[in-house]
Amino acid sequence: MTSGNPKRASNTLFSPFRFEKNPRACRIVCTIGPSSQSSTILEKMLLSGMNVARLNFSHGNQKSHGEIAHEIRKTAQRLMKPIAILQDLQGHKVRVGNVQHPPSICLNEGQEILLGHGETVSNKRIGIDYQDISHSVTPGQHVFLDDGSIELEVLSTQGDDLHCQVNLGGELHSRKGVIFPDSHLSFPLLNEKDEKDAHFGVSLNVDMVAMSFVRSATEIIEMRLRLAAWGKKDSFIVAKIEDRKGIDNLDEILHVADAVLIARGDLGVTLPREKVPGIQKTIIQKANTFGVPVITATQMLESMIYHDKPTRAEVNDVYSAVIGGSDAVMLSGETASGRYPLHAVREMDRICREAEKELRNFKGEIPVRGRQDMHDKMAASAVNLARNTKARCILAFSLSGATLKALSAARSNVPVYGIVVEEQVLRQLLLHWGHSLITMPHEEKLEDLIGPALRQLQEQGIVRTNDRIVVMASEAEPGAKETYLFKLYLLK
Ligand SMILES: Nc1ncnc2c1ncn2[C@@H]1O[C@H](COP(=O)(O)OP(=O)(O)O)[C@@H](O)[C@H]1O
Ligand SMILES: C=C(OP(=O)(O)O)C(=O)O
Repeated sequence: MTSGNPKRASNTLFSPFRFEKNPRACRIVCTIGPSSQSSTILEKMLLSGMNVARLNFSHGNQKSHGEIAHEIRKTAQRLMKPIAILQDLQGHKVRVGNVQHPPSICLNEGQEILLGHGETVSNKRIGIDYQDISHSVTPGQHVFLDDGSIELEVLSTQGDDLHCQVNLGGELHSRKGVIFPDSHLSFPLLNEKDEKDAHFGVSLNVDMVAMSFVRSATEIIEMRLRLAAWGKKDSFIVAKIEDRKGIDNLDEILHVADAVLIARGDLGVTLPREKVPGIQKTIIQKANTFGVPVITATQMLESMIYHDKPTRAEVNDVYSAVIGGSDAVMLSGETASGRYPLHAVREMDRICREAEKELRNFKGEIPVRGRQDMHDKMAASAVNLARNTKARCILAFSLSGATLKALSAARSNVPVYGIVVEEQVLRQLLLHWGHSLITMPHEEKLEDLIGPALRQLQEQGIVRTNDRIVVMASEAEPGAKETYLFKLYLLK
């Protein structure tokens, strides 16, 4: 998306974007796949509230993802709506190959089958993308396929293959995940597929990269270095927390990641399912404390893969995830391969908005959150000032995005309208709770931007005569390392 070199007319704001009149604070991430990759559906999903499009590189190939990314950018540009592209790398996750006769094979309870390195899945042998599996797994151990919906038991090893029996049957589709909960598999720091895909992602100029099964901060640092070497200096890395190692090292991961994703699908297989809600709560609380955006993911509206309405339990799950502190909620199969991708986005949007009403009722003082640095202190003060003066909204200017990130961590319950210069900065804020964002060209003096921004808020009917507005920014002033600025406007 580009601003198309807009002409500057006096008193007008030259931005390719418009503020949202009734912005939703919680972000919606949608996985794009066969059900949603056409420009018609993408357009409707964007208009229905999708903020981030997730391309899962465990499926499809570089060519197909490149085409989808292009279609997303084209659609966003046509609609003048910002959208971020999140590239999800396969990471340290074993996957089955492609089903020989699509769409799936049926595995029946009691059936015996071989499992070993290979690219094809048939009724006799399941190929997986891990070599030497027979050295890591012993008879009696279990194998879970497709987030645990299918369970195998290892009977013996046969050469390099495992001879298994199906304990829990089901339909197995191409590229589904494989978990060996009792075994220690070895993986390099970054695998070859991830490196190739991430390099390709740089050429697509994706906005964010998600790393699967993150175990340590080192992996993230290493990936950031590679991305920088390939030309992506301002990378945004999402750490997917999927197993015990990710949970144990959460603090160090939160120090270096730009966001975390609670991968409940794999968490519920690598650990007992009943522990997932408690783990979700802990990850959200920690991420909120660090001021790092957190995405709650997987099976949120799962039944909508086949139905046009969710179950009451699913509605409750999304609502609770928002109330609990998620910055974003994610749709997976619902939008990638389900029958009702649009219904799912609209449903998600409605539930988030309803939950936010409850959050807006919070009457207490907003505490300083996040890393508690100067930006966080100023953000909490701005929200409290806006609350105490009954301001209609906060208008925040940010070059690097830091002011807006802090306002997001503060969980402002006064609407925040944000102005940044770079579109990339804007798109990378689309996983952060809470703002409606537009870009404006850089001006030497902030004063030159405030007037047009206020006018746009007025023209769009977001603010009216006699409304109070808190303006917030940080700037460099002569003689001061950093100056933080608050202004309270009473509109004429
Ligand atoms: N690019 C794609 N091409 C084909 N199918 C896809 C694609 N992306 C996602 N899907 C389908 O949507 C399902 C749900 O998406 P996701 O949660 O990302 O995958 P998974 O559960 O396999 O990790 C996938 O299992 C797959 O069947
Ligand atoms: C989001 C998840 O990861 P993926 O879709 O890559 O398997 C998950 O396991 O919940």
